[in-house]
Amino acid sequence: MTLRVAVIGAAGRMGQQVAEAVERADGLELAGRFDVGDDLGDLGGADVAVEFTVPGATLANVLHCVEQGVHAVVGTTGWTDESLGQVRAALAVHPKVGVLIAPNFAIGAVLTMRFAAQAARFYESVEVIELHHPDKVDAPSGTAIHTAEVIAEARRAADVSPAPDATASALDGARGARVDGVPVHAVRLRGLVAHEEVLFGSPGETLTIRHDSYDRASFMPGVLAGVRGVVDRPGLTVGLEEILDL
Ligand SMILES: NC(=O)C1=CN([C@@H]2O[C@H](COP(=O)(O)OP(=O)(O)OC[C@H]3O[C@@H](n4cnc5c(N)ncnc54)[C@H](O)[C@@H]3O)[C@@H](O)[C@H]2O)C=CC1
Ligand SMILES: O=C(O)C1=N[C@H](C(=O)O)C[C@H](O)C1
Repeated sequence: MTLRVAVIGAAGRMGQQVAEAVERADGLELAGRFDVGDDLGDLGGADVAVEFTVPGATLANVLHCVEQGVHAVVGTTGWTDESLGQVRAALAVHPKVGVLIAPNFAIGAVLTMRFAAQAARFYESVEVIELHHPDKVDAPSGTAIHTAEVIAEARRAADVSPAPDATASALDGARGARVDGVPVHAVRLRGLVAHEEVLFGSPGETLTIRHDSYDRASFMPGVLAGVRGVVDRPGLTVGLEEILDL
């Protein structure tokens, strides 16, 4: 059976590549390209919509998909417990619809988060550095926020003490943002695409886990796996790891 796929945010960096990847993929057909100002309507009769827009628009777009009975695969950042709760409430009214929201569709980024969660309980110190192209509008990245959250969760579960830090005075921002207690630093540099380093330290050793997306092609296998997987997953799924069975 051929799945019809609409792309929302189709004029953007991700949206353009997703539309091309859908056109090339076996068993998928592009149902329509939508961008700012377009009437989403019935999404061109799509079975699944892929959404890569901006944090301020994504919730309304996803709620529209759910109300139309269209499954959604969402990569846009900016999700909160509150906005995820609104999606869950909409899905309760449309129980056959699936929504997958993933902070990162690159397989290596998903593995980085998994490995970081595994390592978290063994080290005194941990910091996250994310590095991106300078056209990115949000900081820190959704991936870095999610990485810090899974690390913090693993450290709490293992009763690890807060990381040592003797800093007594600092310029604003010098120690990064705290996400669930984990320092997160954001770099914006022309030439980069999407990169993340997780640094762990204990007496006498450090562990660095690094992932690099050099091209947005790195996100496409994950997006297509999400499109194929979401139709059999009613309700809300957060994170590609669920689809990959990690
Ligand atoms: N989960 C993942 O693997 C990835 C997530 N992202 C995230 O995806 C989002 C988009 O990233 P890019 O494509 O680089 O941004 P971009 O700025 O190149 O594209 C965003 C597109 O959305 C459109 N747009 C804005 N408001 C809209 C609305 N209300 N309805 C429809 N279209 C609308 C814009 O006109 C633009 O064409 C960001 O939040 C980014 O962080 C980016 C790469 C990978
Ligand atoms: O804006 C980007 O480019 C990316 N955004 C996502 C994020 O904020 O984590 C995923 C990836 O890092 C690329």
